[in-house]
Amino acid sequence: MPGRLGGTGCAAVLPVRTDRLVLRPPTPEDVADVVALAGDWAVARHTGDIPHPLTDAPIRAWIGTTRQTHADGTGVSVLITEAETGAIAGAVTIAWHRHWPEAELGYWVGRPFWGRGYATEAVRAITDLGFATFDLAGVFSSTRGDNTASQRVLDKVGLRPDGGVLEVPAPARGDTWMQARRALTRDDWVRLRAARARMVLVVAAALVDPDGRVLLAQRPEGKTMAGLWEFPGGKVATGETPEAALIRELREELGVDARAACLAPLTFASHAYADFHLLMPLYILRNWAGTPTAREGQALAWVRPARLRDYPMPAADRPLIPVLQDLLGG
Ligand SMILES: Nc1nc2c([nH]c(=O)n2[C@H]2C[C@H](O)[C@@H](COP(=O)(O)OP(=O)(O)OP(=O)(O)O)O2)c(=O)[nH]1
Repeated sequence: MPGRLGGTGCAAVLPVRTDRLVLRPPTPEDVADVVALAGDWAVARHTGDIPHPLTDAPIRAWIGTTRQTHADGTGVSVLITEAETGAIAGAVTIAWHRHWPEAELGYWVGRPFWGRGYATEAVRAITDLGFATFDLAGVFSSTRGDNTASQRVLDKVGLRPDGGVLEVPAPARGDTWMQARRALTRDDWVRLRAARARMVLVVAAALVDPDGRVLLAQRPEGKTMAGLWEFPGGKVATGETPEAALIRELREELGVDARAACLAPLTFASHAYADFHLLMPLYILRNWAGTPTAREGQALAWVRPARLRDYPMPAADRPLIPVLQDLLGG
């Protein structure tokens, strides 16, 4: 019988915290915010159970059901909120039946929060919770054929079409939808989790100019994390020391020559990405030969420490910012 945490139900595991999100149970105070987001037809049209137009009553009812589900230990149904602002961005649900070995996932994200990867972050966390904490044999979900953004979320979390077709009741539309089923088995989840634990060693430098500004480089199109601003550097090759790798990368990427003696270790990033664990020492470099020039199509920016947060960075880099600000001041 999946889903039982002793006699405590599911409330004991909440809230769930991720890099950028807090997944927490909804409360009656959330009704207006949820109605504003889920009442948007662009959101509701992809779901079979959000009525449109949306009023407070169904959301109040959902909050009540959620309490019961958590008390029964038959699922987790939570709001996706931003850790930094507390703003509600959407909702994610994982539900199982006492006698089913698999659980069903559902989620929506409000329009102002699209394009930030919140759905993937939330669905992955809830999937991990399902497998790690509850005795699930698998999770499954389905999305409408025209909802490609949602299909990408399931792809990233590892749910693949398994040939099944689900007859999905859509009570709010007075209809039933036939949708392709995507699923992830426990064995595949264990394999994915192992891949995520693979350690990748990357080395990077904060080049600091005489004005105390830091050089950031924008990852070009075609690379992973394209568009995000990072510290110049790259992967350490087999047999290379971090310092040799950094000197090589700075020459290749920026055309500057640095000496190992000028590389001062500052701090490091240790971050769990979806498919690897990044370990990245960060060095400070104040002296080099040559003028940094974009050699690989990347944009470059000299940024005052106080403005570093204005530049969207890979998740791993965010904890590095206060360390640089402490060292360099505003
Ligand atoms: N250089 C650098 N890489 C970073 C930073 N933060 C961060 O998460 N990374 C990640 C992005 C990449 O996954 C990896 C660096 O890989 P890379 O730059 O040598 O090689 P790449 O773009 O070809 O890597 P990839 O797209 O194939 O993953 O480390 C950072 O501040 N600087």
